[in-house]
Amino acid sequence: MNAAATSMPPSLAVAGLRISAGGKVLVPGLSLTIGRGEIVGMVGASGSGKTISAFSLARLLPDTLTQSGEISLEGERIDRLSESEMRKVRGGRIGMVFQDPLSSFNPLRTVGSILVESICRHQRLPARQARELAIDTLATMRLPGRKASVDAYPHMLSGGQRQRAMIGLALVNRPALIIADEPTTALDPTIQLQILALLRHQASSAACLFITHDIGAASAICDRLAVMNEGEIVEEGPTDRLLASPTHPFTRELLSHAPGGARFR
Ligand SMILES: Nc1ncnc2c1ncn2[C@@H]1O[C@H](COP(=O)(O)OP(=O)(O)OP(=O)(O)O)[C@@H](O)[C@H]1O
Repeated sequence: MNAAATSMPPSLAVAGLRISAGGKVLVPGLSLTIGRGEIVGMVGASGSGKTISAFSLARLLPDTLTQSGEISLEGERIDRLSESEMRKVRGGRIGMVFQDPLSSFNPLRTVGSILVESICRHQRLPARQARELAIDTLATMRLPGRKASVDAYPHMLSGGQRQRAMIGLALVNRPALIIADEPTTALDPTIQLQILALLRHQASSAACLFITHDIGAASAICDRLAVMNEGEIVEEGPTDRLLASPTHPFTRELLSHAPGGARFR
C-alpha cells in the first residue's frame, strides 16, 4: 500500500454509536471501521441489534428510536448532516440492499425507470445517458436480455433476478458504503451463492456491511466478521481466524448452532 492510500480515511468509521428506545438502551456504544473494498459481516442471533445498527448508519431508524455517536463516511461526519443532506447520501454514497426487493421496489414502476431516477438524481446525467447506464448496470448484474430487463416490472422478474436488480440499484452511483441486510435469506441456496458472489465481485471498490444471521453466508464473502450479542460487538476479526479459533463463548455458541457451519468456504 502506498503512503497516499494509508493516509486515506476508512470508508466507514463508527464510534460510540448508541441506540435507545425510550429509556431502554438497545445498542450501548458500537464502534466499527470498514476500509475501501472490505466486506465486514455482522453476525449474531435474532434481536442482537444488527438491523437497527445498520439502519442507523443511513439514519433510517423509526422515530421511536434515538441514536447518538459518530458516523464518518470517507472522513466526513454524516451524523451531523441535516435530513435533506442525508437524502442525497442515501442511494448515492450509501447503497442499500434489503431482504425483500419486492417490497422495496415500487410495483408500478419498471426496474429501469427506478434506476434511471436514482442515476439522474445522484449523478445529474441526462435521461438518455442514465438509461444507457441502467441498461449496462442490469447487464453487469447478469439480468437477461439487456432491454427486456430494463423495461420489466418488478413482479415480472424472479426473486433472484429482483435481488440482482436491487444490487445494481445499490451500486449504480458508485457508493462508498453498501449496507446489505439479509440480502439472500429469502432465496434458495443455489441462487444465494450466485448472488453473494456477484455482490463480492461488483462491490469491490466500496466498503460493505453485510448483515446476516447465517454464518455460512457471511463466511462466503466477508473479509472480517463482527459478532453481535445484545447490542455489542463481542468479537471481531478476520473471517478465517474467527471461524477457526473463536475466543468469545457467544461466538463459539453461534458457530455450534450454524447449520453446515462455514459451508461456502
Ligand atoms: N422500533 C423499535 N422500537 C423498539 N425496539 C425496537 C425497534 N426495532 C427494534 N427494536 C429492538 O431492538 C433490538 C434489536 O433489533 P434488531 O432488529 O436490530 O435485531 P437483529 O439482530 O437485526 O435481529 P433479526 O436477525 O431478527 O433481524 C431488539 O430487541 C428489538 O426488539
